[in-house]
Amino acid sequence: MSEVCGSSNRIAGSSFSIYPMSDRFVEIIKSSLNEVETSKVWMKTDDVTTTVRGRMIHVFDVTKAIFLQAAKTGEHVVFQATYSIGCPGDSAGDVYMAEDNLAQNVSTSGLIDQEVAAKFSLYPMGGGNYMDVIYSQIEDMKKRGVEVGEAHYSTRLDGDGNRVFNGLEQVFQQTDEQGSSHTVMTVTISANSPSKKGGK
Ligand SMILES: Cc1ncc(C[n+]2csc(CCO)c2C)c(N)n1
Repeated sequence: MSEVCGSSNRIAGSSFSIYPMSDRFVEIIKSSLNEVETSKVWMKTDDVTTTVRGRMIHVFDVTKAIFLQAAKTGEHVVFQATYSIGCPGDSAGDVYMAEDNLAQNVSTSGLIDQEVAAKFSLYPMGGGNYMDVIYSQIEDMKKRGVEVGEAHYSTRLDGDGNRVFNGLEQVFQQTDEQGSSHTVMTVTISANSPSKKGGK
């Protein structure tokens, strides 16, 4: 068991949903899922969520690209995701671990200039000093060009959508590399909200 969990061949995954606050929600969800290059991840969409599984780099590349495509419509869109890495893998997903390290949607996503407001919670499991891991990741996030704010049960992030996603990917990757045997991270991101920042 620990051989599989501790190997460098660790499959990552995300279960995520996008919620466009628009009469056009079906079209926005379907077209953002279709417009993104997803051949390097295992992917399944149902009536509640979409699940992607594969190498961490591609899981973040694909989820970032789908959210930014939906946000690009200008509609108020919310993205909710649970990211996980650790046991167990499965043969259908493990096939995708042979993919290379070239993210397929970076250039398209990089062109999308989108301000976002977000919150995330990190759950490093099985690694020992979990509060130290969380606090050090929050400190590192402050160096990544994103505004970081305190909140109960989560940490608030404000800034450019690409920077927020890239920062979250680094949080997740570093937590994994620092020895957490199973890590979960929940993320909520909002774009184009008519509400004022912080609810004022
Ligand atoms: C990323 C993502 N995947 C699936 C759903 C669930 N969903 C709700 S409405 C709709 C379109 C009509 O079938 C779908 C697929 C979601 N919201 N976001």
